[in-house]
Amino acid sequence: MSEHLSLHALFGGTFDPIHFGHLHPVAALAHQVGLQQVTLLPNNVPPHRPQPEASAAQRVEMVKLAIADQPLFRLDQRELQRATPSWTVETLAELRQERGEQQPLAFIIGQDSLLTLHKWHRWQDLLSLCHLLVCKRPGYPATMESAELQQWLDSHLTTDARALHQQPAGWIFMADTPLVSISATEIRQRRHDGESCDDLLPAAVSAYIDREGLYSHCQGRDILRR
Ligand SMILES: Nc1ncnc2c1ncn2[C@@H]1O[C@H](COP(=O)(O)OP(=O)(O)OP(=O)(O)O)[C@@H](O)[C@H]1O
Ligand SMILES: O=C(O)c1ccc[n+]([C@@H]2O[C@H](COP(=O)([O-])O)[C@@H](O)[C@H]2O)c1
Repeated sequence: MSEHLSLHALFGGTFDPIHFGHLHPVAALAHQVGLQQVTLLPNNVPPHRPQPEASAAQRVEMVKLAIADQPLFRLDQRELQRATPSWTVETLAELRQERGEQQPLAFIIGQDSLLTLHKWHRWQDLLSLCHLLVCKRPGYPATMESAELQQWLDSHLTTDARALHQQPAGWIFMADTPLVSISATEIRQRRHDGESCDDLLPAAVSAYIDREGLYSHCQGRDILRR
């Protein structure tokens, strides 16, 4: 297969902040699937959730610090250049346009995102644009919430990683990734409670959070009062 057609995988997130629950499972997935590179795609206006506490610039800075010494990862800031909600389907359509019909594209999500995928904007178009690579996440059911959604999932599953490289889109691959029990919510909460979370994210990100006074004790009290 020619170089420009190697599988291009994107990992979208709010990254408020980025943590080991993002980095470790995705690194394991990359090894399993044979990805040379994973593109991190921070969103600007995240759909379907409260808005982030850190600014977009701060979230990007944290991603940059987290991946500075990790050649597997690169950063794509395209969603930050749009003021509108960061609909994944639109980002993927743009990438498909740029890269052509034959380029294998994949979007990486955690198990929790898979369970709510049917609430995403034009979710049924996603598989015509990309494959979905799913990382395990502790605390979330392994099955979809309805028989209809489970049938949809089953009909797109593959256990053959080669299919992801050979076809441009259309498969769902459930990766055998380590269970990492970390969430950004827990990190923000711990910081608001004045607790350390140094074991949950890269040291450079931790130091940045301290320097910027992000998710601080006082800020937490202000948020609770709102
Ligand atoms: N611990 C984890 N294990 C596997 N996947 C994860 C984990 N944490 C996040 N993800 C996945 O990473 C993507 C981006 O997640 P996000 O930036 O919202 O992090 P989060 O920890 O879920 O944040 P929050 O707690 O603020 O909702 C999502 O697809 C999510 O499923
Ligand atoms: O397009 C959508 O409707 C949509 C709905 C929810 C989440 N997403 C994307 O999925 C990725 C993970 O989302 P989140 O909220 O878990 O950080 C991130 O890239 C979001 O922009 C996309």
